Amino acid sequence: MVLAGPSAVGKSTVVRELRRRVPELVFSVSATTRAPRPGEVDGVDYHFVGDDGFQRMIDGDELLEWAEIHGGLQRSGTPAAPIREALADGRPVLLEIDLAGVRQVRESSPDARFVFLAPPSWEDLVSRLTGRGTEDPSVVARRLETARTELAAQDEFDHVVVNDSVDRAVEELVSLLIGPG
Ligand SMILES: Nc1ncnc2c1ncn2[C@@H]1O[C@H](COP(=O)(O)OP(=O)(O)OP(=O)(O)O)[C@@H](O)[C@H]1O
Ligand SMILES: Nc1nc2c(ncn2[C@@H]2O[C@H](COP(=O)(O)O)[C@@H](O)[C@H]2O)c(=O)[nH]1
Repeated sequence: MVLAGPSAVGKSTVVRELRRRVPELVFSVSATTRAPRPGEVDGVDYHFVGDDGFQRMIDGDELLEWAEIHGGLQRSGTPAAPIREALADGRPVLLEIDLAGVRQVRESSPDARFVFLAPPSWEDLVSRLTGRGTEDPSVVARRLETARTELAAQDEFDHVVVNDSVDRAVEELVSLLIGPG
């Protein structure tokens, strides 16, 4: 399953809960050029590989997909090998990626299912992003610009899940992943 949605809608929050609820789930750890936020751990939240490391992964054809995020603020991509291994073992796999990545995976993996995590309202999204306090105002503005494009692309997805409450959204995602309990 592929999960996408605008910055600060709560993707990482619901994914953390999903991983707790579905222990067999293989969550793809992306590679990124951006620096870790406080509390983020290398190899857990991301592989923080820097520009050179990321370029080596592209050159080595190691990524299933990758994209320039938020108008080139950073590059992030999905290492292909762990995904292929998990699918070969028949385990459920979750990617959390941006819209450009979604479009690439749709081409390469037509069987994948795509879920858009939506905010209850634009105002909620802005207050989650500013309330998180991890980006300076210019980066907040870039992320909100991307968010408008992403929100306009919801129709491209198989399912839209509104993150009004983490528990309720996770419940819906679990049922999409493994069926109703
Ligand atoms: N249902 C919810 N209700 C209220 N606040 C929420 C909810 N879900 C997440 N949040 C809060 O919103 C903020 C953004 O969440 P999170 O970092 O998980 O978003 P994200 O989609 O992963 O963002 P990004 O794409 O920028 O990494 C956090 O402060 C989180 O605690
Ligand atoms: N195409 C990809 N997009 C990715 C990947 N990993 C994360 N992302 C997306 O980046 C933005 C910003 O994330 P942040 O952690 O800097 O806030 C968000 O939309 C993610 O979904 C990836 O491997 N490929």
